[in-house]
Amino acid sequence: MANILVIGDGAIGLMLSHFLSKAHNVYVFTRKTTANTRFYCKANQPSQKINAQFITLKQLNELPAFDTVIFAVKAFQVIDAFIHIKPFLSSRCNIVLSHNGMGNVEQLNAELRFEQALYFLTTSMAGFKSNQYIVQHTGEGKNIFGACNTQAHNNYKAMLEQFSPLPQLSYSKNIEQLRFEKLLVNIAINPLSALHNIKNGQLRAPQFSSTIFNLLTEACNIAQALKLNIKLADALSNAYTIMTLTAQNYSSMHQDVIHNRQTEINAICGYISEQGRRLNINTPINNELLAKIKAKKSVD
Ligand SMILES: NC(=O)C1=CN([C@@H]2O[C@H](COP(=O)(O)OP(=O)(O)OC[C@H]3O[C@@H](n4cnc5c(N)ncnc54)[C@H](OP(=O)(O)O)[C@@H]3O)[C@@H](O)[C@H]2O)C=CC1
Ligand SMILES: CC(C)(CO)C(=O)C(=O)O
Repeated sequence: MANILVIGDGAIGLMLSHFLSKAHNVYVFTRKTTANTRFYCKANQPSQKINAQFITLKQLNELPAFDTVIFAVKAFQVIDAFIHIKPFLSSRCNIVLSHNGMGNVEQLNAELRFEQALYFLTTSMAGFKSNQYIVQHTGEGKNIFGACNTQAHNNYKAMLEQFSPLPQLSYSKNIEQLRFEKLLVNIAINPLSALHNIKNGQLRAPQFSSTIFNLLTEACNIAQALKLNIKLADALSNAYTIMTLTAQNYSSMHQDVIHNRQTEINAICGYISEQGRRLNINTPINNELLAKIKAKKSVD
């Protein structure tokens, strides 16, 4: 039984806590003033109390050393959250990131001690919080994790065992490739659904096809320069499949824009723009959507 700390009591943090607490001691770090019990709800089944302890900064010092710390926050929240938690990490602690978009891995690796393993967990489980205390698990999905440093490569079997309560769990030897494939889906769906105020399925209309084609062509040019094995035809087919599977959903960026929250655009189209500048590859359509989404909210 491991001691696991989950940072963030959002939809993903609560779903991961629900499953992991079936086999481990799970603590969930919240920055809210109350640390009340939270609940997990799926379809028409009765809601279940999440068997984890909800803690605030004051309590971090009083707890036993954590074997694993999972950052279940948005891409732009990772570094700030890590800075707060770093003093409480033991020298052999496993660090796990789980978010949409790219970035953070290099920056975090530079901050870690030699024996601290860094992993990335991509999840296609879907959920949302119907209020501050309840997560609704709305979509089944895979949980795939991979190693982001040598220490993690060496210890992944132990992590596979530790994460075994997660649904549809597997380990990938090439997590960067998987992250990029997920990035391509988010590039095709998130900004356009937010700008046009539409559900994911409506993006299949012919009026969006040339923009989606151009967005993914630019992103695939970057993938090729990064020596990833990604084909444009696969990227397009995958994006349209996800649009169909999630046809009735509003993307996370749509919801962020509607609620006037900071979006993850910097980690999505922003990542392509940044790599384009660095690699001298033109990315005009990603640049344009980056600017348009940023213009929706000045603090991004
Ligand atoms: N929801 C989904 O279905 C899916 C989400 N994802 C991705 O997973 C990531 C997390 O998503 P989701 O759970 O929906 O996001 P949420 O915004 O619901 O959750 C993030 C949580 O992290 C908390 N948080 C942020 N910074 C800190 C900090 N420094 N210390 C403590 N808590 C902190 C926030 O707290 P506060 O409320 O106080 O701001 C919030 O509760 C995103 O990158 C998302 O794109 C991926 C697949 C599916
Ligand atoms: C897969 C997709 C597009 C589902 O809405 C998503 O990851 C998101 O909304 O961020």
